[in-house]
Amino acid sequence: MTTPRIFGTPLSPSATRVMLLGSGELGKEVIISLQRLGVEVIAVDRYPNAPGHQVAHRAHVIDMTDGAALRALIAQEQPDLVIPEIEAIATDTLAELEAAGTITCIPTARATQLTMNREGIRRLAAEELGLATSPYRFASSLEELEQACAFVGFPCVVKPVMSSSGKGQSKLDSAADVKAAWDYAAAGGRVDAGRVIAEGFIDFDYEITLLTVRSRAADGTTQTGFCEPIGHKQVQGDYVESWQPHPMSALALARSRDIAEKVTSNLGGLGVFGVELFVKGDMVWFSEVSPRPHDTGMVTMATQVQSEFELHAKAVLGLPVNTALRAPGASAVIYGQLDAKGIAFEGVAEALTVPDTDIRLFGKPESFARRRMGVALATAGDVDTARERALLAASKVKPVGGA
Ligand SMILES: Nc1ncnc2c1ncn2[C@@H]1O[C@H](COP(=O)(O)OP(=O)(O)OP(=O)(O)O)[C@@H](O)[C@H]1O
Ligand SMILES: NCC(=O)N[C@@H]1O[C@H](COP(=O)([O-])[O-])[C@@H](O)[C@H]1O
Ligand SMILES: [Mg+2]
Repeated sequence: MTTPRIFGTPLSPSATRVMLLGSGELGKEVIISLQRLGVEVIAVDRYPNAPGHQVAHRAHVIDMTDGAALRALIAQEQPDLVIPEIEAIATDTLAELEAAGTITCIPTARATQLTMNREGIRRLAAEELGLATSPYRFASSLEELEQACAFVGFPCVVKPVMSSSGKGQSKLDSAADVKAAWDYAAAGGRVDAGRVIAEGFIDFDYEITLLTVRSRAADGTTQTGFCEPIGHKQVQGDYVESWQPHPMSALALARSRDIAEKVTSNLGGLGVFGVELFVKGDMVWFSEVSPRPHDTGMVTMATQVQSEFELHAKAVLGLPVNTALRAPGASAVIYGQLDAKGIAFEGVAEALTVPDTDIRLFGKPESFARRRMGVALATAGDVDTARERALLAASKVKPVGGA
């Protein structure tokens, strides 16, 4: 991998140019971190005025699943680095461009190919790396799904192979639920691949995201660093609260790090990975991994010396990173709660009267009832107090109709 010349001047021939593919709330923060290092940033998304578009040097709207459109835009902008921020991208095109030496893809084009599709990452983790996962089967028809669910047993979870943030995901208690799960998955995936995974339900004590950073060491080799574990609560497959650090037994933590090391070193490249794990006692199951900052990791904007976004920006540029915790803290999601464009928010001042809190409003141009529009952040001497503060602050922010 080539290291870009950094600390050039943006918008001049010396600039280091980085292209974000996906410019939602996570990309927006990565862009801000890159801007602070004098990087020229090109933000791309599927709709105009995405959060990251609003803070980048240039913004483009394309169908990122269209390989020809992606190829043309990369040829036009000639970025030093391409940073995929969402799953739904023409990753095969990224792989072709990377193989031809045209782009450096973060962390690697293969990592984005494998994680775009649950089948790729699940087969790698369970069948190649031998990691513990839930039992699983894939299905491409209702009949196959009936057989898959019977194999993994009930309760089970059905998800489109291409989806995120819980879209198209359902929990099934019996065979009577299979048809509804198949229909829901077809409607909810980001890309309707006509294929789903059925996973046996893991009755975990808690689940964590282990943010894992691959960065360049002083001697030029790649080193792996870990952030403190992030605990989180999910509703309908989407994160609503996260906190850091989540207490773990020494053995469960060691096993979690071992799994994260195995997965991320196989995927390779530089940058932050969000390794999702289920834990029961000292037993740890691998669930999935984001080859990029993770939504539950937004808590690190309050808790860490360097947020996951800053870590990603620094790591991909080949700079040293610091994964240290600053203070225990929590995050709580602010949903749109209504379907409307150009909404407004009341109660931000009241929210900020809660001690040691902060608010991020992402600036998404259109709200949906269950679209994540912002997040409340809090720190405290302990995680329980931080969770109370973040929830209280989030509850005070009220989306209202726009002007
Ligand atoms: N096999 C399972 N057993 C128990 N719970 C599960 C299982 N699979 C998923 N879940 C629950 O659903 C949540 C979302 O699942 P998953 O991470 O696979 O979906 P996702 O759409 O990729 O979400 P995101 O993109 O936000 O990570 C998990 O964090 C967990 O709480
Ligand atoms: N779990 C993945 C995740 O949180 N991704 C984040 O959500 C955005 C899409 O939001 P939208 O669906 O509201 O446009 C993505 O761009 C990314 O920032
Ligand atoms: Mg997940």
